[in-house]
Amino acid sequence: MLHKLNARMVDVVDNFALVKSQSIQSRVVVVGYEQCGRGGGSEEKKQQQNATPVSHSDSDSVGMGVAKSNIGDDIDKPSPPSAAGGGGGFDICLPKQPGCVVLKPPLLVKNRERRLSGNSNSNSNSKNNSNVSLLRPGMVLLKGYLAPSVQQKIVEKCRELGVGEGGFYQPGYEEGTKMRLKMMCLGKNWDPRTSQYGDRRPFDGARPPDIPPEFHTLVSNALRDSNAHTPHNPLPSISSDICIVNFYSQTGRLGLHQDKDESEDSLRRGLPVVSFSIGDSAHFLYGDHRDPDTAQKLLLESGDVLIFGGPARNVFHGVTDILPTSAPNFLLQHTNLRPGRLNLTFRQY
Ligand SMILES: O=C(O)CCC(=O)C(=O)O
Ligand SMILES: [Fe+2]
Repeated sequence: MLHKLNARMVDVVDNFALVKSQSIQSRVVVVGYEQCGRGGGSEEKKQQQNATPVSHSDSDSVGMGVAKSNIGDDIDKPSPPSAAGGGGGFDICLPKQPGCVVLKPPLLVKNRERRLSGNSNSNSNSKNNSNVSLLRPGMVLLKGYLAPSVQQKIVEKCRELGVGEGGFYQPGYEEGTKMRLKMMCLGKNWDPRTSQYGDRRPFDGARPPDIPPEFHTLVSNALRDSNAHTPHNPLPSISSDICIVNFYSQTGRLGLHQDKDESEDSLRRGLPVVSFSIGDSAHFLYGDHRDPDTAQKLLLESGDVLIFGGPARNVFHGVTDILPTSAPNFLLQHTNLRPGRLNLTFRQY
């Protein structure tokens, strides 16, 4: 599988200066034929449990358990269940080839990347307000908010955590269907089989890694900048204690669901979910019902931050498809991120 550029060509140059910044929840899903999700104890989950599991294509049908690192381009191949606790995980980046040619991107290319990523030379998370859209009350899109250097650091940190204890694995539901993504929980574990949060993963006993402190800063800055755009209806700030990290291969998806496994208090107060998108772009659906036909569609690109809280906290949402080879070159060059999309959702239990 090839990236837009040869991702193995590493470049040593340059810091793309810049902006930085930074979002979570639970689910239950249906996009088209697929039924699965994150968020349960709910009516939707009950419906889901009663549903006949849908069989996926070979590449999407995966065993529960911890995948091994570097298992190849088809990340959705079955992987054996892991032994309790130790290591395993899944490497979201491809191995760099020793001795490969190091390319310095021409200035024109670098400038184009900067423009496309909405980069500036500021160290603030905030960007100008023209990149902020209120999609509906309580739902805000910060377009191109995460600076390239910040995206790079997030990938590197998720990669490091993802191959260790509590790292990426292929989750599945109680009734046997598998989620079409790799998942890693930070802070608390979300268990797709029970739709509950806990301190350890039931299947291998691993404790989720802590949320890195720099991620907390990104989340608060994103909420601050979002609220600056809607001063009359600010969303409450969160002290996130859960981050669900998803890695979608190019065939990944996530059905329509609500994030509703957080505490009653968190949901009642409309504490926002803050979501970071990195890597390949995705089509994202959102709406008032678990119905893809009436949902609205949004393109989420690398660096975008989506926030939904307050009156939008219970919005149904999901990912229909990943757009192949749409990740920005700078990211591939600097991180060797596999083809696919990384998404982090921050929430407060
Ligand atoms: O990947 C996304 O954009 C959404 C992820 C999501 O909804 C979830 O993790 O609950
Ligand atoms: Fe969600």
